[in-house]
Amino acid sequence: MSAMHVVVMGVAGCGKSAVGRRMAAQLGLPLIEGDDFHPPRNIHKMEQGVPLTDRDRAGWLQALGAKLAQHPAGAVLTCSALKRAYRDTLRAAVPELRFVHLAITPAESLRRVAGRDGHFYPPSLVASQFEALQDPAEEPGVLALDATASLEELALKAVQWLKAEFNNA
Ligand SMILES: Nc1ncnc2c1ncn2[C@@H]1O[C@H](COP(=O)(O)OP(=O)(O)OP(=O)(O)O)[C@@H](O)[C@H]1O
Ligand SMILES: O=C(O)[C@H](O)[C@@H](O)[C@H](O)[C@H](O)CO
Repeated sequence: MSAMHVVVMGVAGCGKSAVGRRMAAQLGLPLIEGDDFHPPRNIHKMEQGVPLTDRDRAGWLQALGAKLAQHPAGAVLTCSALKRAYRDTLRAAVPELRFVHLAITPAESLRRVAGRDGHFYPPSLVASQFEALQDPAEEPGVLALDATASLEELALKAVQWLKAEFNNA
């Protein structure tokens, strides 16, 4: 099987972790949880209800690119990757990088984030995620899915698409 690197992206609450976990299991690839690599400063900012800036995210994105490159056989990365420049930073780290965008409305994102217990991310920051989001639809190597489908369906569609993209169907 050829190397398969994929980022599961989107705003807070879109299901990156839940879908990414299923995809990694089905593909037999390691899962890299992007949120685990935010420096403590970034987590503290978000907990305080302050949106991250490009500068806050720059080192984190570099670290995530390096993490992807540490898995030459492939990996699934969960990362918000909200802006084109952020995605390009990740693309520069590994060739043939694909993105699965879990697209969601602000209302549904807010509902999910508000209903999530024990997570550092506050509902007050959801609006800022949509302000930052640059839709990746026109970029190459991107699959957009309606994030309100079932987790099983989302993972299945993403895995089928990736296998076709990498000629492993
Ligand atoms: N397709 C879905 N159908 C129903 N519930 C979902 C779906 N996707 C995610 N959820 C639920 O919504 C909440 C947010 O999901 P999750 O934490 O995976 O999103 P995320 O914010 O993108 O990930 P993370 O913040 O951990 O990077 C969780 O409670 C999850 O179980
Ligand atoms: O770039 C960002 O603003 C962050 O990565 C957020 O998207 C959150 O960490 C995540 O989604 C938590 O739910």
